Amino acid sequence: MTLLDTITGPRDLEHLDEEQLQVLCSELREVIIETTSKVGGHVASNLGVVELTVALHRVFESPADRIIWDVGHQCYPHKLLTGRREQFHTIRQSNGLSGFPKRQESEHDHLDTGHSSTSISAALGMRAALDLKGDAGKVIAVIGDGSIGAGMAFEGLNHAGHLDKDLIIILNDNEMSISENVGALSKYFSKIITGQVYNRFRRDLESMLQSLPRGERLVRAAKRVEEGIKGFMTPGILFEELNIKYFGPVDGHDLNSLMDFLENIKQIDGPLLLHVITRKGEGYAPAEQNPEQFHGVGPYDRKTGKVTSNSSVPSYTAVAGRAVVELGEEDKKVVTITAAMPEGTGVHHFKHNFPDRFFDVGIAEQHAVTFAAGLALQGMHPYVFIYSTFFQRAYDQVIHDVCLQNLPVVFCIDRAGIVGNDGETHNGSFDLSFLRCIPNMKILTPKDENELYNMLLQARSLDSPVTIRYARGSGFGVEIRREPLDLLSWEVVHQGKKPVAVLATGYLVTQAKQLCEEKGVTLINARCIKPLDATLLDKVLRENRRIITLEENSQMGGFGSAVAQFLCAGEYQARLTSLGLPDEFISHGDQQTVRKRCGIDLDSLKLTFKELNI
Ligand SMILES: Cc1ncc(C[n+]2csc(CCOP(=O)(O)OP(=O)(O)O)c2C)c(N)n1
Ligand SMILES: CC(=O)[C@@H](O)[C@H](O)COP(=O)(O)O
Ligand SMILES: [Mg+2]
Repeated sequence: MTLLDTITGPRDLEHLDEEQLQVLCSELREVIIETTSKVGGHVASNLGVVELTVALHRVFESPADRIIWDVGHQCYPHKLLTGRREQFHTIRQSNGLSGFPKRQESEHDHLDTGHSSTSISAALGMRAALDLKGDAGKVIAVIGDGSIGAGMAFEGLNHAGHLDKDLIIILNDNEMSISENVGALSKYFSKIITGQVYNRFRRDLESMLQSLPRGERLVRAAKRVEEGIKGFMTPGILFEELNIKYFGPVDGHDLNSLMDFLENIKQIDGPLLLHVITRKGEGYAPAEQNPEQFHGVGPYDRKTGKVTSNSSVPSYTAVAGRAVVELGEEDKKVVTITAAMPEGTGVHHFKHNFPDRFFDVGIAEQHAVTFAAGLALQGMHPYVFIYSTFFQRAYDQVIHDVCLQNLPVVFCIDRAGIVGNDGETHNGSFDLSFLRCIPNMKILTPKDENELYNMLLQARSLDSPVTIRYARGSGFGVEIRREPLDLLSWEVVHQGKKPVAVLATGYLVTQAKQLCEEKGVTLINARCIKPLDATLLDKVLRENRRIITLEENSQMGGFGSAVAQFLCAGEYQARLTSLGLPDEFISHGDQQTVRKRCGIDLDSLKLTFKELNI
């Protein structure tokens, strides 16, 4: 039995001496590596916060003190120390632990997260509520150097400085987002980290000033010198000026220093920020050497660090990345934008080929969209590469800054539909619903990777805002070749003999093909969700008694809703069955299992046919 096995909750840490705490850190790393090598997960960030998590749980009293993990992808050591050691092997799998903090899972999880930069606002809200209730518990937001650069984090800092309430912000600075961190703020942090010499100089100067005789003029003069030097050299002056006391930087792998710092800042009133320097992947060489790959990774061989399950079929992401590089070669006005996801969206290839026309704006989806609007207004052809779930952040910008002005911005929406193991915070369940209602927006859903490739190449020709949405993972292995595509019309994939038609969207078209052929059912590739192909839809509704719509989007307001609206507005006899995602937040598991659970896999379609006697 290991020491970690004996930890039933954070209070058990109180009895451990320094040496035992160090052993505990090693054991935490061992369990994280052993488990994630089998089931995958967020490795590098978790290994980086082992000491920080132990120190926080040793010094503070969770759950009375609330620790809020920003994004939450670094919560594995926290889970292991808060009574979830036994279930840890189930992490991110169906019916298992979530990979993110979940209030339903534990009293030590105070905020469900997954999207970045929410911790300061939520923590400040909790602080305000606790003060109103007379609860003296501490509130601690732990936020990374990538996440603190987002607009929302700045809004939280701005308000925290104004409210002047007791709030502890731990800045976990590993000098990385998923990829290399970008932005002026991250450069500022680097200056602080490398500015230790200046800090010593400042300390020396301060003690010298204090030791001078205390004549009034001299004190005033000394104060002026001190202020001047402070503005120039005090690390964290940015935060200080916002009325947030700055402490650090401190080595986040030096457990004793960390605990000392935390003990001290615990006593201090008002909003404060402790700058902790950590290293992604600490303690596991492959993750230290390749933190980007080990940010989020599938199962891997723990000896070599090699990922074990690499599909040979290209992913939609890879095909989209290839297409936009070809576009970039052909048209110098093509520019690409990503909000901190260059690798995840495949647009990093464009970055390498055309660095001047590539923009990683950091975790700033709202800015990304309005920035694209600005580029379009000056005649560029912007392609915004973004995950469906993070696109949600930029809704007003899509409406107000792009669609209202009918700007030709192409949104390449990756991870649309079920993403699998990340679960409810990351599924792209809603984009069809929230985009359909925006005037001027056109929405395309490719049936396979070749259609995606051609849609991406041709989307510019629509000269309006266009969204192309595609799924996470591999395509079907079809040949990629250029072909003309009528983007706004649907395709009859199979003409059946029965008076039944399946109107399918995205990869579900290709998935349903063989079954529809076997059943003698008509299959339509509804490749354009907005506008609907009214001519073909009208014909299909007249010719068939039963229509089945298929989509990997919420049934609420998605493609099925669009067809239902059309059906009700006309004189049709056809009956409609809509298969799509249920009206709930869909929890984690591997993609196929989750799709089955949601009733949108092939077996679910077979079952629907059976129930309808088809
Ligand atoms: C709104 C939003 N955009 C993008 C992401 C994807 N994402 C997850 S973690 C991460 C990097 C965060 O960097 P940092 O806060 O420094 O944490 P680290 O991974 O370095 O521990 C990004 C971009 C997200 N979770 N939420
Ligand atoms: C925590 C987070 O938001 C990302 O790390 C996300 O988990 C990446 O997902 P993919 O693995 O689909 O790129
Ligand atoms: Mg970071």
